[in-house]
Amino acid sequence: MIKINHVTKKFGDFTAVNALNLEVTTGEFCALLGPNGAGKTTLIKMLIGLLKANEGTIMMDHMIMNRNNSKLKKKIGIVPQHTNLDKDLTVKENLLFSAKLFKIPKIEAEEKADALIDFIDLKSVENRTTRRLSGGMKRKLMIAKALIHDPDIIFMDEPTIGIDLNARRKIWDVLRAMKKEGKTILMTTHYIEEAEYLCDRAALMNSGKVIYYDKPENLRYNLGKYTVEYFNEEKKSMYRYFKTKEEARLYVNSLNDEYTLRDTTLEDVFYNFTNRKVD
Ligand SMILES: Nc1ncnc2c1ncn2[C@@H]1O[C@H](COP(=O)(O)OP(=O)(O)OP(=O)(O)O)[C@@H](O)[C@H]1O
Repeated sequence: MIKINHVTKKFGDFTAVNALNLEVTTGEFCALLGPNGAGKTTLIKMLIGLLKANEGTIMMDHMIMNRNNSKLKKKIGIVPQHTNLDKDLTVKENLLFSAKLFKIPKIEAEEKADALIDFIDLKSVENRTTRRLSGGMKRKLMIAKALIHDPDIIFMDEPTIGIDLNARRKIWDVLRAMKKEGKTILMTTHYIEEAEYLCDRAALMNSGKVIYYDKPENLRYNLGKYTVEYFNEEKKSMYRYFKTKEEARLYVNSLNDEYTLRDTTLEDVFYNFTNRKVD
């Protein structure tokens, strides 16, 4: 269980995270969605004990997270936004090196590294140096690295950023398998479809606050299951949301211009509440 209570982080006069509350229950997969600068990375940095909050508390498994709580830090795994791999080490050596940092005995470390290499499907390149891996393979290895000490809670900051859709889908398989194993996961992402596909709940974040937190389907249904997209007289895109297709059809019959009638997406929800796109 992760319990974030009234957490604020200021950089000088600027408030990056503003009295934020959020709870992630044990075994839940939560996505943190928001545009650039919303405060997602700052929040993650506080959650992993890298930054100190100005106000509020962060609890995990009934312990308070702070920079010195090494017991709690052993229970969490971290996939940072930027690569944390040693380019000159092979896939397996990277994992063994991480195991050493967690003081995992040699034989156990070998077994864990082998099991994780199978899990992320990198057996064929286990002896390849990391600099020669594709972007998707590197991301998978970063996930495996976060799992080496078998943490209960995983924080991931944009784990699929900058890789193609095919590679991203392979990572989704790994993330779903992690969820099946009962891990509690909090992930930031810009990719709405990723949140829809993977997570139990999505927290929509804007200007340092969580503005909505619910199951993706509830977020969509509360706004209206169907969206009519059309242009107004100034040729500006307009959106109307409807609970039923019948209501939406009635509405489009009254329009003179071109329109699209489609299912509402999480992107619509986000845009509706913030007037901003996630990207
Ligand atoms: N060390 C810092 N000093 C000053 N301002 C900072 C610092 N770190 C972050 N900020 C500011 O805090 C705000 C939130 O940044 P943060 O990186 O948390 O956003 P984000 O939601 O993760 O954005 P992105 O999606 O671009 O990664 C931004 O306006 C950023 O410029």
